[in-house]
Parts: sequence; C-alpha cells; structure tokens
Amino acid sequence: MTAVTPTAHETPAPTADELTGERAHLTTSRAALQAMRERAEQLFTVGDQVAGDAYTAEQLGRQMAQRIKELSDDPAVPLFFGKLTMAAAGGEASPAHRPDGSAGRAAGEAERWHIGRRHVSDAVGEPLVLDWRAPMSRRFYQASARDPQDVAVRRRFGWSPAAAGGSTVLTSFEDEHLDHGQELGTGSAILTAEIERPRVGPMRDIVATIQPEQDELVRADLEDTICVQGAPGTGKTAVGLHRAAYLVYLHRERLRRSGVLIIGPNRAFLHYISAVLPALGELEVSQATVAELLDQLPVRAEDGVAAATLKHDQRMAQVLHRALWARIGRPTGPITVSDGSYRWRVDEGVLRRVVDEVRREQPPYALGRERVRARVVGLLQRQSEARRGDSPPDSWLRKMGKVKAVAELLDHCWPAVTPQQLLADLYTDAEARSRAADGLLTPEEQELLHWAKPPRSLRSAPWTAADAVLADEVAGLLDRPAGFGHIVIDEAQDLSPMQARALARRTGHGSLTVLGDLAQGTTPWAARDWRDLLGHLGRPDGRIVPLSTGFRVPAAVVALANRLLPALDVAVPPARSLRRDGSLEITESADVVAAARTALTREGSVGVIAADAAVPGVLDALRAAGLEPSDLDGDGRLTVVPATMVKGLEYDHVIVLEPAAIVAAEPRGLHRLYVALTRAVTSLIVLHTEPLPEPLRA
Ligand SMILES: Nc1ncnc2c1ncn2[C@@H]1O[C@H](COP(=O)(O)OP(=O)(O)OP(=O)(O)O)[C@@H](O)[C@H]1O
Repeated sequence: MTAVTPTAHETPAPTADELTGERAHLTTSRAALQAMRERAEQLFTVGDQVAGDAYTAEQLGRQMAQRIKELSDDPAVPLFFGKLTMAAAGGEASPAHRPDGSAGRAAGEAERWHIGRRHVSDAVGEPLVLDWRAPMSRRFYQASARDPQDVAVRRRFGWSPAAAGGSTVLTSFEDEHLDHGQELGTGSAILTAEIERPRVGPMRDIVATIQPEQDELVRADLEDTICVQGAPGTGKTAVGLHRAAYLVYLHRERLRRSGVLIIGPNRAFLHYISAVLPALGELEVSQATVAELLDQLPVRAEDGVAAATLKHDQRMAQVLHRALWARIGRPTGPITVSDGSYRWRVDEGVLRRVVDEVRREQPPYALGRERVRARVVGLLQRQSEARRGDSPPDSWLRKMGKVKAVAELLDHCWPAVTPQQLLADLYTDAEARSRAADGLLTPEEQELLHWAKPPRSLRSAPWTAADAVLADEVAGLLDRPAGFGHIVIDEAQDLSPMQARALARRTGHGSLTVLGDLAQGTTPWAARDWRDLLGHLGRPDGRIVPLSTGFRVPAAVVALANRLLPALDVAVPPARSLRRDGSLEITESADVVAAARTALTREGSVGVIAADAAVPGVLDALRAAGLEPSDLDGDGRLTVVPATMVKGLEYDHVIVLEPAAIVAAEPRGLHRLYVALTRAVTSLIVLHTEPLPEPLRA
C-alpha cells in the first residue's frame, strides 16, 4: 500500500486512514452502481409488460437494454480516478473526510467530488461519482495553481493493473494542493505511470489523464468545427474519441437522432480504437472508413496514380456537375394527355418555362425531375378544375404524373440517371466527356478517364476506389444524403478534395472534429494546408489548433524522426516528447528474428514494420523460427504490419525494417517512413542493410 505524496510544499501527508476511506468510498460506489443496474433491470421487465404497441415496446426495450449495458461495472476498470476537494465556503478545505468517504458533508465541511467514467448516485440521488463529462468535472482537468477554480486539492488515484478476469485495486493517490500553489502538471507520477504503461491490446481511454490543452478540445461546443494539427502521439485520436463521448453525453437526444460518426483510415485502425467509446459507456457511435461510407458501386479495378490523382481532384466536381446538368433537354413540342374523359394539352412554350424555372431553382437533380413532373400535373389539374368546377382526386393526379406523354417529356427534358450510368457515359463517350471537361481538364487528362473497352454491364465495369468517390459526388448531386450531427475525421491529412466533399455532404448542419498531421500525409493528394482542406470539408472557418506535446514516442526516437521533417515539405512544428525514457537502436543487420526475439523478452506489444512487399517474407521467417506473429486484427503480442497500414497504430517495441525500401515503395515514401518511425512507445530498432535514407544518415 503506497500513498504517493508531492514533496514540493508543506502539505498534509496522505495517511493510510485516508486510503482506507477512499477504498470504503469505492465499495459504497460499487454497491450503488449495482443497485442502479438492478433498478434498470426491474424497469426493463416492467416496461416489457406495459409498452402499448410493438414499435414502442421495441424502442423502449432497446433504450433500456442500452441503459443496463451502460451501467455494467467492469471490475478491471477503476470506477473513479480523481477527486476534487473544493475550498470550503468561507474557510480552508479540510483534508479529513467521513470514514465512508461519501460526498455528503456536515455544515462548513468542504465539498468533495469523485470523478469517474460514469455517474453513480446513491438511493436518494446523491452523487457518489461524477461523470468526467459533467460540468463540475471540468475543473479536474483545468484547475491550476494560478487559476484554482475553487479547487483546494486535486487528487489522482493510482490503481494496480487487473490480472485477467480480476479486478483492479486502489493502491495510491497523489494530491496537488492548488490552494497552496502546488501543481504537478506533467510531473505527476501517476500521469507518467499511465503514459508509460505497456500497450498490449487495443487503444485505451485517457479520461484519467486528459491534459488541459486536450481538454479544451474535448469540451469544445457542438457547434464548433475544430481542426487539430498535432505531431505523432500528441493524442489527436484520443481527443477525437473523447470529444465524441463528451458531445453524446451533453446532447444525447439530439445526437441520437442525427448520429455521430468516426472516420478512420482503415479497418485495422478502427479495430484498434473500437474499445475506447464502449469503455466510456458510449455504444451508439458509428465508425467507418471513407471507402465503407461511399459504397455506390462494386470496386473491382485499380487506377494508375495519374488517373486516381485526377479523379480525386476538385475539378472533377465541376466536370460531374456539368455532365449531369447537360442531360437536361428542352421540350420540343406540346404534350397532349387524355384522362379517359377529356383531352388536355400543354403548349411547348409553357413546358419550356416550367423546365427553365425548375432549373434556375437548382434543386438536387432527382428532386428537379419530380418538381417538373409535379408542375406539369399542376397545369393539367388547373385545366381540369376549370372545366369540371372541382378538384380532381389524388388518384387522378398520380395517374397524370405517370401517363406516357408526361413520362416521355421527363425522359427527354429531365432524364433519370444513376451515378454509375453517368460515369460510364463520361468514360465511354468522348464527346460527352469533352463537353463536360472543356476548359477544366486538358485533353491528356480527359484521355485518362477513358475506358478502352466498354463494359458489358454497369455491374461488371472496371470500377475503382476513386470511381466510388465520384459516384458519391453524383449521388450527392441527385439527392442530398442525410447528415450526421457530428463527424470526427482521423488522419484527415490524407483526404482528397473529393473525399472531403463527400464528408461535407454528410455533415449537414452538424460540425466536425478534423484530426491529422500534415507531415504524415501519404496519399498523392494529401493536404498541404489545413485551410484548403477545411474549405473542401465545407467548414472554411473551422478553428485550427495545434497539439504539441507527444505522449507516445520517446524523445530519442522523436529526435530521429524529426530529422525527416525538412524533407517533407510541410510547415509543421517539430514534435516535442514528454517521454525521457525509451531507447533507439540503429543496426546494420537483416536479422528480424533475433530482434523480434529480444523484443519479446520485454513487456508489451511488438510491431515489425516492413515495406508491404517484404511482409510475406518476414512472416515466413518469423514463423519458421517458431514465433507466432498475428495479423493486424489479432491481439497477439507480435504483429507484422505493412508500412501502408501502420498509420494511427502504436506498439511498445517497434522494429522498422529497411527504411530505404519503405521510402522507395511509393512517391511519398519519406512521409511513410516518418509514420513508421513514430509508432514506438518504448523502443525503436531500425534494421537495415541498404544505406539509410539521406536525412537519417548522421
Ligand atoms: N493525456 C494523456 N494521458 C495519457 N496518455 C495519453 C494522453 N494523450 C495521449 N495519450 C496516449 O498517447 C498515445 C498517442 O495518442 P494518439 O494515438 O491519440 O495520438 P495521435 O496524435 O493520434 O498519434 P498519430 O498522429 O501517430 O496517429 C496513445 O497511447 C494515447 O493513449
């Protein structure tokens, strides 16, 4: 049993009694949480019996089941991690508290608040643990000696890691007497221990140790779009996930309706972060890659770099817009319609005015078609009313909307089209292409879009990933997609303008959290300027905020990676690490087996990062040596990761194989190497037999 005490000031030392009191509070809180869960379960049973119709019963059932899940107590996760003792009204805070540690207090006694991952209250509704997102909890993260915000003492709790299936034990605490000018900041032993804790398994939440500059971003208003530029390991992903949890807590009903979406670079990354929000009690946030979101067509081919780069270029938005609206034709004569009793006629000039008018209104294309239909039927309706003296029934209106003459008029003037059809026409019909691209794309660029062989069907066409982005743009011109209340975009520097537009379309009136690092941009269209990307995302005025303190990569490793920065051609400040520990080794050797063996003798995860083409060989070598590397979705201790998949991930011990091969594999290979070198939490071993890339030679 240890109680960690800051030494800088004369402050009362924590006593064993205090630790006992805190443990008692833990026991009380656990029991209260259990009671809350039992109450929810009872309501669930009762709700089942009283819900009126099947729909209400299902809705209610879903919400109750969700609530019960939210109230589950994982003994491996500390129920609280901090405590605020407020300055007593009109006097000093008293370090003593009731033996049961409860928040209730006698007159003149200071208020005390335990802060945890979720709210826990006793049978009469008195809070025993405050949710970290509650307004009061903000002070836990923001109070400082300079601005104590009425906090006398901030206490952080230390917990022993839980053994498999066991529970974590409250072992220590660390106090900062803000009222005595004492503040530990990043010198906190508990913070340091948390940051240095080995990383086996998926990403963890950071609620216990969110730093003030991160907290500002986590608690930004729902209306605020923020763009976080941060070096590797500065906590961008963590900030994004915690902001999602915070916003859902504060605007639950609103965001339940519109939804919150997290966008990540690939499935392996989404798997890696998938446990964070559930650990924070949030189970209803969707996670997807951009490709998963844009699923208008079956991808079955790959573009060359030049074609892909062109298709991701923002000019394509105009090309597609033109191609679509060029399909609109002018009426070439009157229409005559019979309803069985009478014949009605609408003149060409009137039809032209209808089409021109709708066109000027610029509705989504599909809506425009329906608008023309409705207005033509309206003209017929007025004639019918004039002749019959009363309104025709709805069935008559529906029938008139579908009669041959009206359908033919629409097919000529405002033809229906699918995204696939529009793209296929653009790719096969040189004339249509040049009409749409004239003045926007050079003849050579237009040729890049050409399909040498017309496909037999739209389904079997050689669609590429970039075509899926373009098809989504067309779908967005046809109809507006439903918007999310908030979207968190991780690794946003890699988005193309066209992908950004696809996300902007799904933002509706909602806001964005844009996270990234220009130095880690590896796509041919990677952003070089956040303001430009924010423009494509439809939020040109989004606030750009830097994060500068690194929590992952040890200082020696950061120093190595920073040597690449001047060659990366982006204006970002060099990373600064909080971590003085850790090691870096650069060895002329190709013996990955020996390096992996040594790394496995240490605590934590081991990641071997190699150029994609080298991965099968590395896997074979490790398996032949009796080691058991797992694939990216596995949670084993040793993982072999292709360099193109490692973005956003981290391992305690990283072995980077042959940097020159990683650089040579792609046009932005140096950026990729920068990503690979910044994945290590504790140690980085660089193995090479070829000369190191120029900036690393020293
Ligand atoms: N305040 C914090 N307390 C403890 N750990 C933290 C804190 N902030 C970040 N970390 C840890 O640092 C590591 C890096 O965080 P994260 O992955 O969010 O960084 P990132 O900026 O997204 O990195 P990258 O650019 O490499 O993707 C994670 O293990 C995260 O849990």
